[in-house]
Amino acid sequence: MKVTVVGAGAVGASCAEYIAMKNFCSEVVLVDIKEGFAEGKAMDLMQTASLNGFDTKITGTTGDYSKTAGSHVAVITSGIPRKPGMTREELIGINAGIVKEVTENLVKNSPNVIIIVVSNPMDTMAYLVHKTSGLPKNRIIGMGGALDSARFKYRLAEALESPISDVDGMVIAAHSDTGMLPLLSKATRNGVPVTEFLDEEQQKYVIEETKVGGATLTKLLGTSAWYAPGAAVSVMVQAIACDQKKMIPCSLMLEGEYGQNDICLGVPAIIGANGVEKIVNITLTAEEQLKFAEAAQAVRDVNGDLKF
Ligand SMILES: NC(=O)c1ccc[n+]([C@@H]2O[C@H](COP(=O)([O-])OP(=O)(O)OC[C@H]3O[C@@H](n4cnc5c(N)ncnc54)[C@H](O)[C@@H]3O)[C@@H](O)[C@H]2O)c1
Ligand SMILES: O=C(O)C[C@H](O)C(=O)O
Repeated sequence: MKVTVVGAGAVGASCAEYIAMKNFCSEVVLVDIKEGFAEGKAMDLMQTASLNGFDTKITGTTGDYSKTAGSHVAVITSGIPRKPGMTREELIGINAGIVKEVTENLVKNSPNVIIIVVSNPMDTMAYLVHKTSGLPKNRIIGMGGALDSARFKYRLAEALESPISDVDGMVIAAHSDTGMLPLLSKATRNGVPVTEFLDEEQQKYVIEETKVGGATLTKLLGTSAWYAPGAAVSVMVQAIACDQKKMIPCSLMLEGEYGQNDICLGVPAIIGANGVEKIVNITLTAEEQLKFAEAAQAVRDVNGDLKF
């Protein structure tokens, strides 16, 4: 299994590191436009191989896409991250051009690739990849829900004063500060609904802190997060590489599912060797349905700023 990661910055390098450390891929190719940067990150990571016990070969290239030929999976992390006080949506002006160009180069060299889109605003960038790549829809997957769900579980465990392994939960809809939909109604501690343990104030705290999870970290770090994003991508790549058929919330092109059309939005899906094996339809409460529709409208408005 050959995986390309475009963008060797904070998130790209973290993706490569987690993928390599889990030891399920033969090769990871890092690509960046900054001269020597991807090569340097690849060399540094390879020098952890004997220490961390992995055999994955990591190489780097400054924009030579011939080195990415025959990739099974490609992860797009190239583009600028937000600074404190910014929204993800403000990145569209710079990142749309980068994502479009990178997609063209990837598909030219790996026509059967499965693309995982990370660059922000992610739901709109995933939509852009659908509109410009010519790839079938099962081979374009936006990463947001896997990360947001991990942050949801972190906040649930904090409020429950429980180990994280006790809790389960999922976040769907948009990967944005206002459009995220943490499904509190379905979250559990060892199979028991968390609503049995948390009062209304605690429930509100968990939901609000989950939604602004990325903004909170951006304020603390001065740039956006990378460890959990890299780990979330590695879980998705492993689900594809090992045909795990895991249910992961991902930003996918909807054609009628959840009452939406011609939009990429976070929904639960089975992820396996073919990329998206199936979108899973779950029952939402009336309030959740309304919030999902509102998130869709906001993403649709941002998509309207794209020029193909
Ligand atoms: N979807 C998510 O959950 C999620 C999570 C974290 C970050 N992000 C997004 O991921 C992106 C990257 O974040 P980061 O912290 O790694 O930023 P970063 O600045 O550390 O790295 C980005 C890298 O992209 C490279 N790059 C720019 N244009 C390129 C091109 N045309 N070809 C190849 N490489 C190019 C840059 O040289 C840089 O090294 C941002 O848009 C950020 O908002 C998304
Ligand atoms: O918050 C950001 O801008 C980066 C990313 O989308 C995240 O959620 O960490």
